[in-house]
Amino acid sequence: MSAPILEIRDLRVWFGNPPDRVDAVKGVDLTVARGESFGLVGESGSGKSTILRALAGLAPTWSGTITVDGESLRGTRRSPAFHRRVQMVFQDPYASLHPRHTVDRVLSETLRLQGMDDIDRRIGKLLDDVGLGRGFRFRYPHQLSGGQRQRVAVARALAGEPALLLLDEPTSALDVSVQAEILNLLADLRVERGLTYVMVSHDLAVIGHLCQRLAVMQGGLIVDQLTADDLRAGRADSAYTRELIAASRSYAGREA
Ligand SMILES: Nc1ncnc2c1ncn2[C@@H]1O[C@H](COP(=O)(O)OP(=O)(O)OP(=O)(O)O)[C@@H](O)[C@H]1O
Repeated sequence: MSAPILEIRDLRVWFGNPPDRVDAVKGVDLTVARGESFGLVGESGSGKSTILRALAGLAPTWSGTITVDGESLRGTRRSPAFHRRVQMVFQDPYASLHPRHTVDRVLSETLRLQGMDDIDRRIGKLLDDVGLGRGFRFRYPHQLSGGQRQRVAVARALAGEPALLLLDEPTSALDVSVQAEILNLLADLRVERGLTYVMVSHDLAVIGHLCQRLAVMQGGLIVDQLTADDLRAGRADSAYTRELIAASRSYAGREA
């Protein structure tokens, strides 16, 4: 494995105070190599999105260490450099774009915030890179399809030239055919831009499509780590992972 870009040690995330405290992540260790695409799967409520939010500096209370590119995240404060290096793409492109902001405004404001110059040229390039083209530049979100909105959300995440993209169920709000388009776009962008991904999905097929390695979560803990080859072959240490794989295959069988 090449040098790690992300190292997580004994991450614990909780919400609220006793007696109502919820321990969402209960001691997670994870290492992701530069350029790798890493997936987090597991049952609903197992802590997947909470890990992503902690990595993005959005978890209110946590302990342990999170290091990206050698820089340690402290509390919920992110340095401007950390902010540029780590960007997030959310599940729902309908909710994550302001209804009264054009694509141009979304991208130009983000580029300025990230301290970029040459805004015009960069907007055109970002729109080309995400397969939208420049004709979409002055459209509002309601003038875009779900897949096109998610492409804008990806362009916004790429604006500051991050090293690490956090993808929280980036295709689950989309039709199946559009899901595949966005997954292929993400796969191409990773190679072209040398990006690293950490992606959360409840769908093993989606993870298998995009990720080289994955961790399986249950009850706030990682219970298994495997490669995409292991996943395809159905090789897993934990019985829970084998159950997930079997369930995903029987579902795929019903879909076919
Ligand atoms: N803001 C919050 N306040 C209190 N509890 C929360 C909060 N956010 C998440 N939780 C709890 O933390 C646990 C983990 O939630 P999380 O969203 O990380 O799960 P998940 O694995 O991503 O689930 P899903 O696949 O359903 O999105 C759950 O029990 C959830 O109810």
